[in-house]
Amino acid sequence: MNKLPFQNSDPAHTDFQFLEDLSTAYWYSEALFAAIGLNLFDHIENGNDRPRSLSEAARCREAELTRLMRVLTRIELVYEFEGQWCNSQSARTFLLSESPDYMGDFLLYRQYMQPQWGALAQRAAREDRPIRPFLSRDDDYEVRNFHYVRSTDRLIRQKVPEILQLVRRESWRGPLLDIGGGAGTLGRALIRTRPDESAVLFDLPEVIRAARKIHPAPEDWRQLRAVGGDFRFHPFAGAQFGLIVMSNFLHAYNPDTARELLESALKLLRPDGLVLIHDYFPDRRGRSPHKGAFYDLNMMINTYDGGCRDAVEIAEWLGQAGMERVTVLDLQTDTSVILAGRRRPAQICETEWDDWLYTAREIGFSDARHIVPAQVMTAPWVRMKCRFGCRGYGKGLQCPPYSMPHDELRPLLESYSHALMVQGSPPGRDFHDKLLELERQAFLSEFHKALVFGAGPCPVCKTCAVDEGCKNPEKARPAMEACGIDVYETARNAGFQVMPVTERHGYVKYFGLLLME
Ligand SMILES: C[S@@+](CC[C@H](N)C(=O)[O-])C[C@H]1O[C@@H](n2cnc3c(N)ncnc32)[C@H](O)[C@@H]1O
Repeated sequence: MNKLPFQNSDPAHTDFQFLEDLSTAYWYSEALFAAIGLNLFDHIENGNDRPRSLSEAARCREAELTRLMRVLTRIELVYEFEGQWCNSQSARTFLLSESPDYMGDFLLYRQYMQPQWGALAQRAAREDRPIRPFLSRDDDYEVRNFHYVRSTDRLIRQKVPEILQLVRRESWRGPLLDIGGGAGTLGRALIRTRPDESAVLFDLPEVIRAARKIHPAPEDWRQLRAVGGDFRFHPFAGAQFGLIVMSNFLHAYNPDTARELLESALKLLRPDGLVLIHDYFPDRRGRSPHKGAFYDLNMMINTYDGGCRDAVEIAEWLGQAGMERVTVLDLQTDTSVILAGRRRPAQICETEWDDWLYTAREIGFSDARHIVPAQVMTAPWVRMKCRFGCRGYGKGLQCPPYSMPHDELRPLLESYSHALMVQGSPPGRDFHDKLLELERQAFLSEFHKALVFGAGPCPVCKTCAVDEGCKNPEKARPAMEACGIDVYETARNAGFQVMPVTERHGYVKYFGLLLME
């Protein structure tokens, strides 16, 4: 089983992400409780499986509900297929009120106990040690603001080394503008890599006051000038910057305002300048693949109308504003960085393989992994399972005995240096078409040797013209197993979870392989 992020404890942990994941573990419970409380699984099962009908049936606000549904999709309690949601196997078994194994009321009982958990510290403390909440709504705004700025600073400090690593490859010059820079830690770290350049830390006046308290040393402000104001209205009087940073800034706003703010920032960028956006993006699947969607809910709950945008959406805005080069990079923690400039890079970036994982997802595969052909396991017994056990044996030119045996496949595999293994689900023809699309995109991206292997008998023709020869060679592709690939072992090598399907309506996973060079 895949572990939830907060279960990844390891005594050798040296980064903070495990603790951050632990601290937000309650987000998971709350999303589950909300979904059960709103009877979403029942409504979906009853055919209210699109945003409009589900929100009507559950008497919810459509936009907000859709954001909750995105979280439920990410944690795989529901699936989305062509704009419709459907319940996962576990939701169907345990969360439908008519199911004999229904556990929703038990789970809501857990929710009922939750306030007592909130008082855990009081329970453990002696009476002479009253527990004051970390912050209370009665605290003065200045005090709350200080805590807010300090806490955002604690987090970004941990991320700065990795962000610096990513930006190291870029050739940028100052001056730098850190919009909504908080205590200035990211902007400060970046400008220190350019000792002769200067930076502006721009944030609300009260945040700048807090920043000065957090960083009282004059040395911390040597290259950094703090300017207090509201970015929506501040006149920058013709100033131009070589690097503009927006870290955890755009998510405080609704999409229209976020786009306007981004466009205003781009007007301050020199023609050769670079933009760095660091944020939680729901469509990214880095180390914490659920976090972007959850963080978006966090913004929905805790701000007026803020929300996290997908990285592809922001990349599109950047593209439309004339930024020709947009790169998205996932950090080792739960956020990602978008780097954008007006000029295309001279060479393909190192993250090319990551980009292919996202391309595979855009095509519609549920998951994808980059592997090397040595991880593809072949064995003579595989085709024997086709010979003894498959009704399709001998009925298709892409299947045994016509397909290539494993000892012919091996040298073919070795003539490639990379492969992408993709996971999808039935219907088989659909899966096959997606594989062909993946192969086509790889070919058009100058991987001229791109070749895919599918899952199960070739589905292109209803009946294969075994005696006459293939009628659709441009579309026909063999299955991995038909050529002697041990799909279970290879998928496990790639990091997928694979188990035999034991129930008639069990969730079926298909795997495909794209060889690339
Ligand atoms: C979540 S904090 C991020 C701080 C820092 N950039 C980081 O990544 O840790 C967002 C910051 O944006 C600032 N901010 C939001 N809207 C702003 C605006 N219109 N003008 C100036 N600052 C703004 C907030 O005051 C806050 O300090």
